[in-house]
Amino acid sequence: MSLRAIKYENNSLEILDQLLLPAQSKYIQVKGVEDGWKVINKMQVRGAPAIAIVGCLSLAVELRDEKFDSKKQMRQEIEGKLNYLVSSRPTAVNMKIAAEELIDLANQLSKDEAVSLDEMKTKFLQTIEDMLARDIADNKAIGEYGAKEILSHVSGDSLVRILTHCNTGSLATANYGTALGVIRTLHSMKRLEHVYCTETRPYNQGARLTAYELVHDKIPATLIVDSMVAAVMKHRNIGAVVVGADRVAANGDTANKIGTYQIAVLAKHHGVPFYIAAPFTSIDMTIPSGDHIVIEERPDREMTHVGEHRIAAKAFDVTPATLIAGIITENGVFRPEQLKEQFGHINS
Ligand SMILES: CSC[C@@H](O)[C@@H](O)C(=O)COP(=O)(O)O
Repeated sequence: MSLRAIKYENNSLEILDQLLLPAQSKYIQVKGVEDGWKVINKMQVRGAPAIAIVGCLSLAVELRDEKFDSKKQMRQEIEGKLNYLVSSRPTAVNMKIAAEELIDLANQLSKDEAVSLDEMKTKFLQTIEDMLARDIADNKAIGEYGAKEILSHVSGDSLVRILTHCNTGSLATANYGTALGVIRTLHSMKRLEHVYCTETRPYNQGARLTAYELVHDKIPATLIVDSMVAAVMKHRNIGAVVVGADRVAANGDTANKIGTYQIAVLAKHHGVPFYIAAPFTSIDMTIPSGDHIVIEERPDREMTHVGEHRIAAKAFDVTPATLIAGIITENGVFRPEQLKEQFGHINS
């Protein structure tokens, strides 16, 4: 089983279909922006940094073979396609910030008379390709800072227990992870005692992805149902909660997977420090607070089904008349067969 969410080699982009994990490890080819938009929107690739990287790489794949008449035309195409990619999922800000940076770059390159059309394309594609390496380096730095911060509250050489939510690991990023990167660093320092990861309904990113990554990397961990968090905090001496972010507002309000807020409330109640681990590409300084974050609403099928299996009742069903003793109305109580007898003339 592979833990590489994104494969980009020889201008070919493939993503690991995360809806199928952990049962199946299947890569899907992303041939351009249209495919990129779809795999992000369907959550075959997910996690704020991975969304931005796949979105931008899908543009790179499409641009490479495209012919442009002028730098202006290339700039216009880039802008339109990036804005389209931003609309694939609204809450995570990384794709939006990446799009803004790339549109700025395209503007600069198109205005620079010393840069030819071919050079503009090469420089633009190189900037996108650099995102993969930059994300891994950022995650390693987040891991170092996070581990140091958490250990500064731990006495002596004691080990620490961490609780996390959703998936913030290799599968949500170029590799290593943000909150899971902090956990990996603590583990490599031999200061991690145990991880508790929540299942993370509705899509079970904790059960399907985080637990899978932790088992893969032999990090001691227990998967818990979302409703166990309070009990675990009361009885398991959790040292810190570390989660990721889809968007951090200028005042620090943070949007993350549904359920994060209630974990923060429980952490406060139990005196457990609660940390967000996120790269600067998740911080949106243009909005003053979380009230300005658009919260994505997903289809209800994600709650009523696990994979292809329905686990919730259908909204309506039909009770056969043979089971009904009477239909109670404002005009009296009728046995089912009386409806036709007495009201058959209506609408017939
Ligand atoms: C490093 S991933 C950060 C966040 O994107 C992560 O915590 C999260 O909530 C992911 O949600 P998802 O809906 O699976 O994309």
